[in-house]
Order: sequence, then structure tokens, then C-alpha cells
Amino acid sequence: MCEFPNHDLSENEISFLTEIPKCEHHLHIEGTLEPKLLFELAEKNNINLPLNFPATHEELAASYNNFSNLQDFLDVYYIGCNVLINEDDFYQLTLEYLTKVSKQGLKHTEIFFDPQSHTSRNLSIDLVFNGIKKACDEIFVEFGITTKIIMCLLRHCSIDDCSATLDLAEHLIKDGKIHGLGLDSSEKPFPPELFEQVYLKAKQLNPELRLTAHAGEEGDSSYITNALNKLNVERIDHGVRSIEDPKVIERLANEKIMLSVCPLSNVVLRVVQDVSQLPIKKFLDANVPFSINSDDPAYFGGYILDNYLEVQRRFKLTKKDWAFIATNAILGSWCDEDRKTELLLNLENVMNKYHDF
Ligand SMILES: Nc1ncnc2[nH]cnc12
Ligand SMILES: [Zn+2]
Repeated sequence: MCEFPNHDLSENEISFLTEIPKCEHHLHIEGTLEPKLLFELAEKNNINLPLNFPATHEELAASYNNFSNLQDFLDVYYIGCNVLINEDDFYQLTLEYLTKVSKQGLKHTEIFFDPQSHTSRNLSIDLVFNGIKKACDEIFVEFGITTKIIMCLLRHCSIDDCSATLDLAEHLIKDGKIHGLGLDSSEKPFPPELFEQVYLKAKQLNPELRLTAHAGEEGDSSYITNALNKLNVERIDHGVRSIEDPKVIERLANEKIMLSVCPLSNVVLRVVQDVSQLPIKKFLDANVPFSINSDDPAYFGGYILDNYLEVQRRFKLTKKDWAFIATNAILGSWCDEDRKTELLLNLENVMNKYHDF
């Protein structure tokens, strides 16, 4: 007998979850690099993969079942980053992601990129940014999907390196092309407070810059509190370990701080054994706003819709629960108010179209 609840989904649930307008807030563009494209780009760009690297894209995909924690995954993820060389590589990567999710009801997405993974290899930040942006602009014209681009600092790098990376990005931050700042990579032992001065400096470059940080994925709930108190972030990426502290939960609900939760990622990286162990129902009961996201979909076995469907398989949520999730995902987005109004209207139409399940 199955240890965890796993309900079959009805046609009604699948159509509803496909159509419901989705906003993604936690998506590393480098994490959309599918094994096949990784090998194609390695060959095109004459990149030698490590000797112990799987020999085929099928073997590489199979190896993704064996991550035992975040660091294990990051070691492979950074090897993948090395095959991205030209502006066109970043364009192709981003276009493939956006084309896929255009069929999954995605309406708005906020895309992370890791400048240091590329500037450390002497690529210019403009080359990386321009490749991503070109795909975003084309997809907006074709499908009406809106996007924002967020740069993340790698917390395993030195503070000086992070600060120098802000200098490289200064023109993109000042003119609002880079819309937000995030913090990713190995969470422990690099707590948020180490980056206080760097976040201050970024906000001084442009007071409109939006702020977020990964916290409470592997780190305990003090990482969430310190990201809020020391970095002044407006939302928290992951944040599932907030459930260990009722005071943090109360604060997230009262201050309407959204968590960008990544269910399939949490299973593959062994934060939980199974999606049913995530505190989804507890967040709903406590009125904690959260969105559902794919994190690094090429590595974690699914894009945004797969994450929505897996949550439904495990929790059997009601239409009202989904309205709460989708509304908060829209309200927690960093798009303009007109776009939010448009998406809320779209959500209302979808809610009216489907009967309860
Ligand atoms: N889930 C994750 N946590 C931290 N850093 C990341 N970089 C890419 N994916 C990440
Ligand atoms: Zn992430």
C-alpha cells in the first residue's frame, strides 16, 4: 500500500489547473537547461565536460534521481552553466522555457539568473541579460506572457565578489531592466545577515529595486527572520521551514509576505520525502500567502503545471483553496497594477467556468 496519499485527478481538475492563470516567482533560468540542450551546447561551444560526467543526455537525466541534498544538485547545476557561452545560448534557453510554459497557463513569470556563474567565466553581464530579454520580448508579443528579470547573488561567493557583481550590473539596475535582487546557492552555512551591506548597496543604486532571498529551504526559520529583518526582502524563496516557528507563520500572514514554494524541488533535494509532507494545508489554514513554482524544472522532473498537479494529487484541495493560491500569486507578483487587474479578471472567469471538485 502507498505510504502517502496520491489521488487520481479528474478531467475537471486537470483542465481547471491547466487553465487557471499562473504566475511563477521562483525559476532559475539556468535550471531550465534540459540534458539534451546541455549536450548540444557543449558540443557546439567545444566545452569539455568532466571525465566522470554521464556520457549521454539519457544517463544524465537518470542521474538526477540521486541528489541527496541541495549541494549535490548545485555541483551538477554549475557544470551545466558552463556550456552557456553566447547570447544566443541564453536566448534559446529562455525561449524553450517560455514556449513550454505558454501551454501550461503561465501568464507572468519572474526569472532568476546568476550573473556570477557567467561573469566568472569572462562572459559579460550584458550578453547574458540581452539573450534572456530578447526571448522574453518575443514571447510577450507571441503569447502575452509578461516577465520580470531578477539577478541572484551566489551566497557561497565572497561579499567582495557579490559587491563587484552589483557594480557590473549597475547600469541594468539603475534603469530598472533588472527588476529585483535575490540570493541563492548553498544556503548553509551562509545566512542572510552576511549580505546586509550588499543588499543596502543594491537598494541605493535604485530604491525601486525589489528584494527577495532564498531562505528556509535547508536553513531553519531564523534564516527567514534574518532575511526579513536584515535584508528587508519583500518575499521569501522556499520558506517551507517557516512552519517550525508559529511566530514566523503569524508574521508571514499578518504582513502578507509571500513564500515562493517549489514542491517537486523539495522532494528531489530531500527537504521532504514527499509533496504530501509539505505544509500546504497549514499555510492555507494560517492565511500565509504562497505561490507554487518549479525552481529548476529541467532537474526536478516538472515545470509549473506539473507542480500544480502534484500538489492536487497529494492534497485534494478545493476550488476555493486554488482561488486563494492563484489570487496571492497574482497579488504577490512584481508586475504593474493593470496587469494584476487583468489576471484577477482572468482568474474569476476560470473560477466561474469550472464546477467544484
Ligand atoms: N533550489 C535552489 N536553492 C538555492 N540555490 C539555487 N540555485 C538554483 N536552484 C537553487
Ligand atoms: Zn531556487
